[in-house]
Amino acid sequence: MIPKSWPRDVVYLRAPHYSKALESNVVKTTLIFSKSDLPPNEQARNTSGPYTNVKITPIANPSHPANGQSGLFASQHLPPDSFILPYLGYVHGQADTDGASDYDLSLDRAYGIGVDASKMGNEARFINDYRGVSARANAEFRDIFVDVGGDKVEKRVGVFVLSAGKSRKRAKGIGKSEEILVSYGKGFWSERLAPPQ
Ligand SMILES: C[S@@+](CC[C@H](N)C(=O)[O-])C[C@H]1O[C@@H](n2cnc3c(N)ncnc32)[C@H](O)[C@@H]1O
Repeated sequence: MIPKSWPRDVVYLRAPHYSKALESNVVKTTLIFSKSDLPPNEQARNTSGPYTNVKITPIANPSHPANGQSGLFASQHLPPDSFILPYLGYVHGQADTDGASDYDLSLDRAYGIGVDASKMGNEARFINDYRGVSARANAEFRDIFVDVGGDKVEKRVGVFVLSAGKSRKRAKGIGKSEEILVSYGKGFWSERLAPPQ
């Protein structure tokens, strides 16, 4: 099964695809390790796509800054702090970073490892930045550790609904049919010619 509206020229992934240029000892120690080495308060998760809690939706709204592209929308209510889906793609080191990619996310800063969903990925590649769309983001990236069997976990980037907040301003979470929006960070836009306001 492949999600509805999935582009033909992008490979749909159910697990990360590792670059051959990544040193296997780095992968084996930093990204894939024993459950007993999980950071405190972290759990081993089970997750696999396609994800029915989200919907890839072509944007046909002239006031949306990504008009003509697509976005990722909630197909059900998503409560604060809940896990939505992992961000999958081509996992690579600095040596094979595509500087022109608009889909590259950091996975491990210390080792300069990124996950690029420009040519392969899952529904998460369609998540837009909140700037020009909404007053604020409603989701964020957090590390997750996925149970890959044999007592091992794999570090990935997960997308989560923002927490309710101290004043419980965001207690509602993300409503059904609402667009899932993160902050790409100012750096993303400062490297591009026409940053949205
Ligand atoms: C990771 S992709 C997001 C999915 C993209 N809209 C698509 O249909 O493939 C990042 C690209 O989406 C567009 N984008 C995302 N958020 C945007 C925003 N707030 N304003 C303008 N363009 C945005 C930009 O072209 C950006 O380079």
